[in-house]
Amino acid sequence: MPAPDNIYENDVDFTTLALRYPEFAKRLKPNRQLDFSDPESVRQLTKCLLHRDFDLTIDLPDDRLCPPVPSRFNYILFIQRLLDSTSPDFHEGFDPKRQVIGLDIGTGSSAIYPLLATRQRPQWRFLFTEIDEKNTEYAQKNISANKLQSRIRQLDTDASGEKLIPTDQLERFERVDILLTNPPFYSSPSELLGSAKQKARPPNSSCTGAEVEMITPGGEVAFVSKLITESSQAGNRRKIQWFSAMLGKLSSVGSIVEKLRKEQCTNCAVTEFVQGQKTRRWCVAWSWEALRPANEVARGVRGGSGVEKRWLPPLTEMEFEVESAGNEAVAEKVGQEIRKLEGVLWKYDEANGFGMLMSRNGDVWSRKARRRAKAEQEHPDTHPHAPRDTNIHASDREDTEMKDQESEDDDSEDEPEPALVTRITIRSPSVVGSTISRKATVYLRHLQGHDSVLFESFCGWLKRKVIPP
Ligand SMILES: C[S@@+](CC[C@H](N)C(=O)[O-])C[C@H]1O[C@@H](n2cnc3c(N)ncnc32)[C@H](O)[C@@H]1O
Repeated sequence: MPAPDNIYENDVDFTTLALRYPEFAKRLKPNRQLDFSDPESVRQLTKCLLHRDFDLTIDLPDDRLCPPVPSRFNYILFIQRLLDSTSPDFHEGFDPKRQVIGLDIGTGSSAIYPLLATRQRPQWRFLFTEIDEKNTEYAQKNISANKLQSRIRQLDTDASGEKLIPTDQLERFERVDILLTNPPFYSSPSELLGSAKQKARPPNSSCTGAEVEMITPGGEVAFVSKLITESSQAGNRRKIQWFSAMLGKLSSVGSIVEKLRKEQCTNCAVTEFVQGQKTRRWCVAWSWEALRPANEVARGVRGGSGVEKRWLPPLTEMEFEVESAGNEAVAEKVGQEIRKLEGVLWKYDEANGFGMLMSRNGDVWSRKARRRAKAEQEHPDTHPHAPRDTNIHASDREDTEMKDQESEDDDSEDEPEPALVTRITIRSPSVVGSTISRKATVYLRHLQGHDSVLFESFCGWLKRKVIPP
């Protein structure tokens, strides 16, 4: 049974945990609190939570990092939501049949990410790398102890740590859905010591960490920047749908998003993990592909998180209200306007109250685009780059085209991606108190497309058409 999402919303109740685990009870202070400066107490907490909440049994060495379970679980929940909202078949939400392969760079002695992820989702499998021998040995033992060897496998990696993604090793896998990593934070031993003095370090994570786990030249920003560069290389960008990295410092978020923008990455997600009063972590995910996550995933930060708005990716959901004479009437009006567009495919699913729109060539709705299309039709010789599909009328071809697109995507590398795929849902008027609003909501979800301005422009166009001035 997967653990519920909000399992660690409140602080862990040590008394309840102690009642079930005598070895943990022994570590509690008379005031029923835990001494986080004592490494064995922290290890017991991690082991007991993994056992109670995930049915996982692990062993941890004395001289390596001990992962705090709530923060690691937050990362797993984030990648679940990310993949659930960017499925190639546009299925939104958990699809129990979807097979996923994850790759954890630097799994640590616990192998906590592969263990949690595969425990939560029976169809998921994981690969991992690790350059520290002791961590590798423990990770293997922990995977076997939980009988997950058939679903979690180690990949050889560059022992010097120079190259992070084992591209050659991935050749035998058709596809990897998500890469994750919790990189070493610090750039030097003196930075590590300085952060301990300022108590910037979480109490239960660094006390037993070995140098290879805590320190990397240039710190986490250099590690993740290297990962971004490697991710952009042809073999990796086509193989791996999402790349992601957890960050320990707020200041790193801006540096990483800036690096992604410099590399012209158009699809990313920024989120924060909040645990209790003291601990905050951040995570940035990016994709070179065009399937876009839902708003709450792409922009998973709350007010006061410290992440500046300018680092957040563009909105992937928009909505507007319209005077309603019933959902069917609104859907009819939306469909009518869209069907006037040349080269746009539109399919409305009446039973579920939503439609799918696909524009292969991008903007065909603005005045400028219509003028251009007209000129191309009138003078085809002077417009050699006329879009291939401008003579397709959506209403004539809608059903077959949508299906063709899905099946061709699987086996044809040359098929150009549509510039925009949007789901449009008509939502019923809402009841506020004792009054029923007379307005329906037209909700648009940007599902696919590198260009967020195109999505915005389409939303604006549709709103103007559906609500005439
Ligand atoms: C901060 S620890 C995270 C461990 C574990 N994933 C967790 O979250 O608790 C970083 C891990 O990455 C490993 N590591 C460091 N550089 C690496 C590299 N270039 N390739 C693979 N693993 C690396 C370290 O040995 C360490 O286990």
